[in-house]
Amino acid sequence: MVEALKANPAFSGRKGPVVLVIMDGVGFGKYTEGDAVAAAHTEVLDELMASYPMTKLKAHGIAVGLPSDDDMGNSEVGHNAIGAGRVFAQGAKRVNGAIESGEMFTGETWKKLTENVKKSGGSLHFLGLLSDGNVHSHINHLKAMVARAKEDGVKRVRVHALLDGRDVGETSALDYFDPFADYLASLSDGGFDAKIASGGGRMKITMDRYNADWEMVHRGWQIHVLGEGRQFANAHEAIETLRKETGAIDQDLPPFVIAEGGKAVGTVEDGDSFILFNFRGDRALEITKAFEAGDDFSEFDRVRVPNVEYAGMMEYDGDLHVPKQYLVSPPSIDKTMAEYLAASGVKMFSISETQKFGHVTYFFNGNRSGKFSEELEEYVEIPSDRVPFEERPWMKAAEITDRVIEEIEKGSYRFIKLNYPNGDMVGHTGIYEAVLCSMEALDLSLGRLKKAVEKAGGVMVISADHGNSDDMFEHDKKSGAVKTKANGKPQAKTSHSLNPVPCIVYDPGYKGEYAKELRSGLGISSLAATCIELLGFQAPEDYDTSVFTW
Ligand SMILES: O=C(O)[C@@H](CO)OP(=O)(O)O
Ligand SMILES: [Mn+2]
Ligand SMILES: [Mn+2]
Repeated sequence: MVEALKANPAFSGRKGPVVLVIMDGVGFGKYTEGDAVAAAHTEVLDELMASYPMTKLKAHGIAVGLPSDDDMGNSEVGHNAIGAGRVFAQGAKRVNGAIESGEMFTGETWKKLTENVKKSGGSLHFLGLLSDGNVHSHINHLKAMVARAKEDGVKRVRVHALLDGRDVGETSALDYFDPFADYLASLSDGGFDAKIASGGGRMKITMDRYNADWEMVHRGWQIHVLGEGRQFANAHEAIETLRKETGAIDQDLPPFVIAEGGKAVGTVEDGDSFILFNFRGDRALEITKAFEAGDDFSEFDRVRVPNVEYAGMMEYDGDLHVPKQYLVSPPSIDKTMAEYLAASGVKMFSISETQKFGHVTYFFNGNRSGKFSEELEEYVEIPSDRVPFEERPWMKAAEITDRVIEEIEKGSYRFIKLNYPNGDMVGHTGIYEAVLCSMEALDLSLGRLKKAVEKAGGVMVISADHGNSDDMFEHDKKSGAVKTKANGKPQAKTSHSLNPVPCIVYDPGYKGEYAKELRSGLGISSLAATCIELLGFQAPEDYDTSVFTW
């Protein structure tokens, strides 16, 4: 347990609450064309930026603990950094290290899983996102593991591969699947047999999060485990056929099973070993539960539960210790700001809708699902619509705002944090008009919050975890020109951006306590100290500096 925070002698905070607004996926665009944040009609945000202290914060690459500055930010590393006030080497980096040093393969879990199939004669399965997006997974990790499995004497490998199109180009799947199939073929010989066994779009199967739609996991189970689904001779044929039939972009492609002679090549059987090679937890927890839960599992009918040695790439939940076995230890994110505030007796309120609920709770608290204090903390989840978000780009911004305003008026909480998913969830659809609408819905909510904060004598810090809506078109890396499709329209970009995000301090009670000019050159990890100082405390010494000069 951490110690209580020390009071700040220079500033004891304002009368009302400190409200931290995380506009998920809203940054400052590098290009005018495709910057839907700039293009949308957002009077409130524009006025806040023009009239109140503001700075830009880094939200990608090294500033959030990723391997390099070529890595875009994401919600996990973003909320981890905001909540912990410091930057930790993140999953992507830790897995790289464990593979390079060989530590992964000398660890207990790897040995246990490989020995298991050598003894049983079963298959070693890998499941995960097949791309180099580096948000949930990296294809190079998978390749290294398959090669090592062969070296270690495993005879049969089956890969259940999810199409990405959300962290990489929206129809780039064959750029990964084709060379990967060749790679497996090149490793296969008389004594080693490696094949792709099943697949489908990441937003259609398997990778649901926060219990938003268990049917996704059910569909995944049917094809990966039971081998039941539409059959194809290989992944290339499946992807081409399903694209032609449905017009779906990669993340939404229907599931498929690879079969030979009418029989699925990679069902999961007793005695097999199974590795979920995604390192990020939010979308890994449900499928893991389907494998690990006993008879009390009620989310869907699993039909049969194979007796396998199951491991995740990482420990996905540090509170509940899920999964039971994992290959690489996660970063030990400790002493988060919520823990300090709980130790200091500060009442806290956290809210988002389902799609981002775990972001402001689980990710914010360093990938722990529990509370630090039942008494001091309240978590509220507004159920998300189960629709493609381009059909409802306003999402639940209004409902989240209703509840936050209610709490501001009641005055029970000193620290309120909320996440508006619009910029990110709609940004991922790649549909520009919908993103404009999502930004305008968000802006209406900001306007309502602003009034409530002013009336209560509080402070609002408006920021984001990474960019997305600010970069909706693919650009040529060298010339910066917008890439176009055959019909001359801009090629949509569905992934996050590498852009910085705003940090606006809306403090209507400001009396010159800190310099109006906020510090520059900081990352989003500075938001923790920023909020702690606004609450009237001194930030812990090892926290990254706040945006203030007092
Ligand atoms: O949808 C997700 O899983 C990721 C993108 O892979 O987005 P975010 O980091 O914003 O949650
Ligand atoms: Mn996000
Ligand atoms: Mn996202």
